[in-house]
Amino acid sequence: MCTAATYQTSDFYMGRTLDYEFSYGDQVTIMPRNYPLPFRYHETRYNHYAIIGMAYVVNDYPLYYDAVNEKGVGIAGLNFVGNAHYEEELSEEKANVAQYELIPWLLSQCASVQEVKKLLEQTNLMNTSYSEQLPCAQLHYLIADKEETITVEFMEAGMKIYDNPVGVLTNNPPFDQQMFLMNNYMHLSPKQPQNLFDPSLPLQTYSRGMGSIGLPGDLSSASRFAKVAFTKLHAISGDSEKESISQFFHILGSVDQQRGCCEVAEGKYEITLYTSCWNAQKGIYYYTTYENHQITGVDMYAEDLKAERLISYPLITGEQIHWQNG
Ligand SMILES: C[C@H](CCC(=O)NCCS(=O)(=O)O)[C@H]1CC[C@H]2[C@@H]3[C@H](O)C[C@@H]4C[C@H](O)CC[C@]4(C)[C@H]3C[C@H](O)[C@]12C
Repeated sequence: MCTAATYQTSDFYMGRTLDYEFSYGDQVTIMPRNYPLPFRYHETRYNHYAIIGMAYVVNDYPLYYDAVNEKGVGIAGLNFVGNAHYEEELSEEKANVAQYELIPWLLSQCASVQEVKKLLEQTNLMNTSYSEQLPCAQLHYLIADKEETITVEFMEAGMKIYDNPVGVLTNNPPFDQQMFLMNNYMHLSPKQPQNLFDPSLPLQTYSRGMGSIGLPGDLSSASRFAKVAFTKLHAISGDSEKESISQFFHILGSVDQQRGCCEVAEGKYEITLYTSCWNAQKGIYYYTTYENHQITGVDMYAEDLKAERLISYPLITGEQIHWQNG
């Protein structure tokens, strides 16, 4: 399972948890503006927006899971198994794009979500895998800039672009159903409840936090959607960079997956491999990993963005313990 979210303070932030049972070898990867970006059905693009995100790099090509460009447009791809559908036939009217190219296709040339929406209408997403060993991932997407957030789903019935007023996404079911299920939680509140049950009964608020009784805490995708939506929509923090990212990691921490709680095969468990948070305006990508709770940051602007080669940072794993004595 995975969860993605947006967060606004004085800057705009976005990020995700990547929950899975194994890692492909994730690296924070910067694609500078002059990296020759190849496309399966188009000419290589030699000049484009710079991008930073998490990727599996194969043959010097970044297979991005989530990323943000220098214009502040961010995308996170999340599993959408059984519902994602990509085209088998090449289109003559639209631009054909291989499924694994979608993130670089959009982020290399769109300066806003408005532009993403226009380009998507002209895009035919092909069921073309990177290689035989790496079949197409079945994904849906949270796409956002500081102005707006959308969910994009490629389904058998066609491409769906939804305005996403909550700014969160998990996995199945499709986004419209996730939003419908939110109706079940409209009574929840960070405030203590009133006794609407029956005023003649001596009901008491015997604990703090009783306004959110009924908020699910299990690891299913629909439950994580409600949990993270409640947490995000009520989250309050200061505006500074440190307060903002600290709060963002707390928001996604509400749906963290601990090893042992979600068995996907005999003896195999899904865990939160990494949690990311990017400052969309400043081009900084922060992350923690399952075994490294210290926040690590990679600043796109600390690199030569006119370069022609990818710049990749393998994740720092293993707890970084700051000893206070001894
Ligand atoms: C497994 C990841 C999604 C995690 C997730 O949503 N888990 C939820 C599980 S469940 O639904 O609840 O069962 C996805 C997100 C991005 C994916 C990767 C990216 O799409 C980039 C390439 C694309 C290639 O086609 C396949 C390898 C790959 C490197 C993908 C591997 C894998 O499918 C990733 C890493």
